[in-house]
Amino acid sequence: MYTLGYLGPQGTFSHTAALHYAGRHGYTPVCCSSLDAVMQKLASQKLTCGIVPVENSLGGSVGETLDLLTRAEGIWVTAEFLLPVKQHLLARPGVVLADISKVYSHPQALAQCRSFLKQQLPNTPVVETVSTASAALMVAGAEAATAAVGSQSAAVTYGLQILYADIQDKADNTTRFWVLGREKPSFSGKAKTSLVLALQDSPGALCRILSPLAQRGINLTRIESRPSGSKLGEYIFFIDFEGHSNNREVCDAVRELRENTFWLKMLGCYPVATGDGDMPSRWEPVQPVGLPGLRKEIDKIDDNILRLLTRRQELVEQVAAFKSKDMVVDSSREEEILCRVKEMACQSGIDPDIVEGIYRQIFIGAVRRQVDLLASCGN
Ligand SMILES: O=C(O)C(=O)C[C@]1(C(=O)O)C=C[C@@H](O)C=C1
Repeated sequence: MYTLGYLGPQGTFSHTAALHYAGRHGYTPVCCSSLDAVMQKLASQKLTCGIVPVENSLGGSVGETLDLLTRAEGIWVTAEFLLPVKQHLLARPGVVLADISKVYSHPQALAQCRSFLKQQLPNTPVVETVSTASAALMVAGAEAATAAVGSQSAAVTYGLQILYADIQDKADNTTRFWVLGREKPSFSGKAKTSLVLALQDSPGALCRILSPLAQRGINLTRIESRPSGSKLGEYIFFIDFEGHSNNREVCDAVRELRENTFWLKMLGCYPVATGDGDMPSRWEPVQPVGLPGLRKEIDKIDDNILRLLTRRQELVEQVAAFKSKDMVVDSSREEEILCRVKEMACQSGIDPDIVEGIYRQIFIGAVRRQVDLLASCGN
């Protein structure tokens, strides 16, 4: 079994990223208690690979991931993965904004929602937690009226309601993940190389990092400094640039960087993410061998279909909150969906009537689920 470790518990954005990545590549996601545990299990061969958050477009770098990778031995970045992130304010059913005495969440999620928290909950204490999901878990079990900042799947997992949706400061909030493995990947196509280095403290030192890349026309996509941890004022730099580490120009640039720096560690060379992390719309090409190989690939696709159906059901459950018992069926919405998917089916060479049949069954299931949910809430 090929396994992919992620920072749990269920309902974290790392969990969402792991589900998407695992689905595409045929891995089984494995929940780990910390980022350190992901790396330790990977190093000791208890996992095939791991997926860890590196940076967010609003909150910046995930320092813990960078620090752990700086120290890790025999672990490489093998891929990057972009996940669009939507944050919501979650609370137990019945709780209103005015009741909330504390807000829990991971520091990154809190950073992503700074404007909302400042405007809507200016005097409410904020408590940092190890993950967005553990914040949701705490809120679900708390006596007092509290709230968590987290994902829709955390709301569903822990029985919370979404008080405010999409509270992140920017709509196009995205988290970049690194997939880690014990072996360097071999691939063709657009590549990115990542490394970390320490500078000798001397005039023009930073310039000596940038010029070997600039002189060769290599595009620097990220440069980030972190305290070295040994002395105040000493920093290490994380650098990402375009190009494959076995490309001549890149090799020469890295050699020159090594000469100009005190210490340099390659983190990995991996394919550039295409930015379609939200949905597995582009399936990996497969070269199955014989009947067993073909059936294995079909099994993988069935896993993906079920994951997507689960996700769809979670959303349908959320929709129930906006409905009363007598308005569960929305025929015009069903027709709109059918029209779109049948059109897509035609374009893909699939019989649209078969797709319609599948969707009609999905709607029956969705309506049944909403009716049950509304009955259990007494609506
Ligand atoms: O969009 C809604 O109102 C839903 O409840 C979701 C959904 C669906 O499964 O897509 C389910 C039942 C409705 O008849 C229409 C659509």
